[in-house]
Amino acid sequence: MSPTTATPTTGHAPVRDDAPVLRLDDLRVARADDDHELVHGVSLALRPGETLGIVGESGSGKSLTLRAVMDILPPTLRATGTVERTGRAAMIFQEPATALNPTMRVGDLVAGTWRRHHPGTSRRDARRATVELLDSVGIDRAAERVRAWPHELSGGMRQRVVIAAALSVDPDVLLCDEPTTALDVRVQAQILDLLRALVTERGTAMAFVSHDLAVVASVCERIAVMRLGDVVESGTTRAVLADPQHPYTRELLAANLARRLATREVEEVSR
Ligand SMILES: Nc1ncnc2c1ncn2[C@@H]1O[C@H](COP(=O)(O)OP(=O)(O)OP(=O)(O)O)[C@@H](O)[C@H]1O
Repeated sequence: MSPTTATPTTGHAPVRDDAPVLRLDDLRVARADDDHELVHGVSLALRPGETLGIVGESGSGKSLTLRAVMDILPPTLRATGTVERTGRAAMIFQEPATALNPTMRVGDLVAGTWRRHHPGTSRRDARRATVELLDSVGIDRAAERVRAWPHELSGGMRQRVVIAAALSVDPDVLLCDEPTTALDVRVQAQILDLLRALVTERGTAMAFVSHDLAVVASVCERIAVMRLGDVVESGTTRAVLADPQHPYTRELLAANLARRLATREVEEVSR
């Protein structure tokens, strides 16, 4: 796309049941100063309730793609192409410790987000909604925990709070950027279970970014493989895993298998 193309058109198309809640058409991200392109024309569509995993090694352009969708690219970068969203989007980042304001009690944080998206409601309504949201993401004793500070919670609990804050906007599409990478394997599995349950129960669409093919495959029905700013392969998770077409996808699969085998060996040795 030529550098003169306008900024992405973020439109609100009429909502149809099967219409995509998110559609990217030839999305490109480039450095503003020298037009060096980092994402080279991503096109994809996400319908209500669909889950799409975007997988690729570090630097392949996954985060920039999600940031362009949310319109939160750094000012030194600019996006061109089409980003069309028909509903609300919320994003969950990798590191729950930095996503939460350390000077705010977790309940105030979730309540603040909820009230911004439910204007004209009372503090009492916000408090009630906050307890329900914290409860729905598996935080027990939610009515007490609203008064906790982020540092008083474990990494997994903090990520649950971040997810509750994201859900407070009642999103049609949830954008997850390596949401479990900072967590240990056991907690990672719990958060993946939670995300799976939430998208199933709420019918929320989800784009889930990870460098880990196995993680993406465990939550998403479709996969797009990114490499050096390009989507090199996409399809149903089953098809991509069973019959990868691109050499890079095969490399990712092999690396994943090797890592899993190595981990199992380590686990077996330590038993
Ligand atoms: N603010 C920026 N200015 C210039 N280049 C950037 C900027 N942010 C990211 N990049 C570059 O853009 C490319 C894609 O980055 P991106 O963060 O999207 O990768 P990623 O696939 O999400 O990997 P990671 O998981 O490591 O973030 C990388 O080469 C990165 O160095």
